[in-house]
Amino acid sequence: MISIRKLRKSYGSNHVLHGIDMEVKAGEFVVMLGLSGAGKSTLLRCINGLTRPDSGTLQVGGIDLMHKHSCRELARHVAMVFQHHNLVPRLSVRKNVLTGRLGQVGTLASVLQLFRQSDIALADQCLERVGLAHKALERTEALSGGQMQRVGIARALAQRPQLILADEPVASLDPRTARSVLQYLRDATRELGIAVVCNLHQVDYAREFGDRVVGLAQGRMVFDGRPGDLDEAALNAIYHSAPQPAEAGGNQALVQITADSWLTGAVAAHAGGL
Ligand SMILES: Nc1ncnc2c1ncn2[C@@H]1O[C@H](COP(=O)(O)OP(=O)(O)OP(=O)(O)O)[C@@H](O)[C@H]1O
Repeated sequence: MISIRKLRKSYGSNHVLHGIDMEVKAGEFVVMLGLSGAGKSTLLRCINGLTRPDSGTLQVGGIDLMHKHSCRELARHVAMVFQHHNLVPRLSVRKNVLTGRLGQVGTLASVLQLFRQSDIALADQCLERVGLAHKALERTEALSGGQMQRVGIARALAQRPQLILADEPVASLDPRTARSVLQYLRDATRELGIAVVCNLHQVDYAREFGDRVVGLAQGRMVFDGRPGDLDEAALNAIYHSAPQPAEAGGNQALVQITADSWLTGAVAAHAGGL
């Protein structure tokens, strides 16, 4: 589904991604962990075509993102779930879900918001999947934060994507609601074969929901394994790494572990999912 080799991205002199290699298969739930600024969102933005990498190779659903490609074609494969849902509050829940179909209807229909009956049925099915069919006609602004995030997932599902990229989708939710949102995403991998790449700051959710966990530290992949392999050494590598020289090679980053007590506390906090 995703094939990435030696991917690099800088913003001016800020080298953010230093040669990322990553493969994601259909139906896989991949959780991406890393400190703030590690490059997780930048990597997601490269994968959804919003940011152009400087070099390397990047293919999503067979589309080569390093060369000219159609955004509409990419939108058929890739959907996003955002931390703050990006819904239109005054629209009904169903209309928000239908915006997931906009990339797949003609320009005029899209401007006039004319949807086929089949799209409306699909939107309702997607709402059903996240337990919100009964809210279809309500104004979105009347929903709770957790419900809005579920609408965001329904909108992503309405795109009928092969891949969902979720950027901290549960950052502002209580633990119970957060788990239910992650469960809906995991159901999408199990039942629909959709691949999910999900940025999180909670290690316990990564352990609970991920099929696989990748850890980024200062733009390098320092861990790629099963949640069960996420031991103290792995957490140190992800949350505890010292700055690397810009030209150190790809994913073989050497992790320097310091005895700094603040960082030890940070690792403990992450391990506890705080
Ligand atoms: N559009 C941009 N222009 C310039 N610099 C950027 C831009 N986007 C991100 N950066 C820089 O890239 C680095 C990585 O940021 P990124 O948002 O990818 O990190 P992150 O791991 O997702 O962090 P967080 O967990 O806080 O969201 C940071 O130094 C950030 O300032």
